[in-house]
Amino acid sequence: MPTETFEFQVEARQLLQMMIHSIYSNKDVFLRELISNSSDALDKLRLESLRDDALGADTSDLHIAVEADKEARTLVVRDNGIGMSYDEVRDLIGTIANSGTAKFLQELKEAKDATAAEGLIGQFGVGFYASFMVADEVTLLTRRAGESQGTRWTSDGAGTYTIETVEDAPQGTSVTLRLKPADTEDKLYDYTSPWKIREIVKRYSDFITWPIRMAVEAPAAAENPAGDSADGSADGEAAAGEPEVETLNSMKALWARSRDEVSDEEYHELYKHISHDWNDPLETIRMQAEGTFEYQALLFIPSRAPQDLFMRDHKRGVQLYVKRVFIMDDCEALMPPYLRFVKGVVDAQDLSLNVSREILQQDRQIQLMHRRLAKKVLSTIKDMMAGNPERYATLWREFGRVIKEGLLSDFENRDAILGVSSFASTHDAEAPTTLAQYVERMKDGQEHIFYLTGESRQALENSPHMEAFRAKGIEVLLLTDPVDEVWVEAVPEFEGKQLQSVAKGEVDLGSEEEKKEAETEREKRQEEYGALLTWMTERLGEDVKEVRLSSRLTVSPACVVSDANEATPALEAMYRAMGQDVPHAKRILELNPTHPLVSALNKAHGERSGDDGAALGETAELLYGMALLAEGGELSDPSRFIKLMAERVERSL
Ligand SMILES: Nc1ncnc2c1ncn2[C@@H]1O[C@H](COP(=O)(O)OP(=O)(O)OP(=O)(O)O)[C@@H](O)[C@H]1O
Repeated sequence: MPTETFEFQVEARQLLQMMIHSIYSNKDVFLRELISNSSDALDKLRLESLRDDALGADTSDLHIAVEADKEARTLVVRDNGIGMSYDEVRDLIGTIANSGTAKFLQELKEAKDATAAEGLIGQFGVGFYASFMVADEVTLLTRRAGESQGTRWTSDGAGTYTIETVEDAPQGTSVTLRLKPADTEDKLYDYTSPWKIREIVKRYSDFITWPIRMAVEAPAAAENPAGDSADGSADGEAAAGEPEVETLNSMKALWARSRDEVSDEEYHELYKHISHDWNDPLETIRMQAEGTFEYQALLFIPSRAPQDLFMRDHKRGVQLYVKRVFIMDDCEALMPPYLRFVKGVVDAQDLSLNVSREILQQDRQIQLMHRRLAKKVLSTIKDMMAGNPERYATLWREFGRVIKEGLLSDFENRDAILGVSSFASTHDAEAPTTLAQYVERMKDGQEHIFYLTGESRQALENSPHMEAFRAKGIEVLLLTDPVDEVWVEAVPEFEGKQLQSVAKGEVDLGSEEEKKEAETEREKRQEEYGALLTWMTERLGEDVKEVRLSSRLTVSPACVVSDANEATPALEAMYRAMGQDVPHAKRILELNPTHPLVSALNKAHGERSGDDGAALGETAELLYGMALLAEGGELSDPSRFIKLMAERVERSL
């Protein structure tokens, strides 16, 4: 096949331009990214050859080699891992499959300063492209295990890249960087220097489970005054000036080492390798289980939610190892879906290396481990809440929406999840509240935890349902995440206090005495308004099941409420969007008898004669339409509503 030239996908080109123009100041990380990719490729080869005898790949000396040439100013990172086929090179390198790329690039453009831009690019991770921070030409030569032909990919990162097939490529992948001239002021170091390479590998890739080797001249006294070989171990004896192969990383599994042997930085680098995130994690969680089923876990909570957290194909981030050997990525059997943002490593001692996903799902020990990991993550969040409220606030902002899904799926941990949840509330315009704090502030005689669900804080605050609560100074939780519509239906109470929507059922607020007074008042009004209510119930019968007087309105003329045990329109819409056929529940129209519009309507109804019924009926319709709009709802026939409204306005001019 001849050499083919391709253009970078638009997003890839934009991203490359940003890399080339140095928006990320720490350029050293390019090597971490290449080593990370090589390490993954070695993991894949080892697994594939275990499963497929016919693969015929040599797995006797799997390793990564770093080769620097000072004169030619090149740096090569080579692995004898799985390699890539021609199609894989075409699809994976030169295009960006990440679904959030366009949004990410937009945010990046809008980033106010360099630190904000770094935070963003760090969260996204750019993998292989990071090479263009330090190189003006990158060549990737690769051959997939089991295939005879190799593929060469070359680009200067400007706009195009070339791909060609190669007859005699070794199995695995090598990436050759033609390095830009060093410019220490711009943090672009001399990446052909063995010292720099050792330092970077030590800092970012020490835990990589495959040997990372470098051939160097045997240390001469002048070049290495300390007389040692950095932290690397020399694999061969050589006289000064002779090449010597050095292993740069210790390969120690961090999760198997005791806490005081490992620095926070080392944990963070492992996190970055696993997650492809360039930022530090928010929290590191260590777990060791001894006894019949022995395992170690090192879990991380990221500091930002990834773009695809709510996409169907989002991968969970916990890797499974068996006795230090990588077995699989995103092992869903280890972490419940509502903790899918947790990244990390679980190393189990007593599993077979051949274990499959299906077996894991059914394994009793794995189920036990799953439960313990979930409990540990929740207890860590609880501790964070008490010990580091700021960090907890970040966690909740980023992942609260996902964690709340657990209220629906993890019955066993429901109380623990409620305990670590917080919600926007009318108590404070900024800071969210926990349920425990809400209960502490409850007024004398208040029996319920009140909430309202909807699209936005502003819409909820302006909803007519809130009026009596605002007037009486009763706190209401303002729930605006889609998942809130669902979990409030499933969670009956917190600490013996029932959750109650302010848009559902009847409300009776205040002390016993106030309630009695309100009841007497209502009975009186009921007599006064009885005929209107009966007539309106019949007139609007297609839309509502009842028209009644309200005790929750103080300002608005009317509002629509749902029966206590019926789904809200938003929940109905959600079920329908999921393809479930739910019957439409008619709601209740409540009127505010103290509002002039309502009292005038009552009067007109009392005095009506002959044909007046038609005009009154339209007024009733308008009132119902207004009540729907006031809660942010949708009219079933907006054009009719507008026509009626226009006629009324016209008449009043
Ligand atoms: N050394 C390698 N051996 C085999 N495949 C590789 C190698 N390097 C990269 N790849 C393939 O190319 C893909 C793209 O790599 P790249 O580094 O751009 O992104 P990534 O590692 O998948 O993710 P991220 O962009 O989040 O770092 C990898 O997922 C992998 O399939």
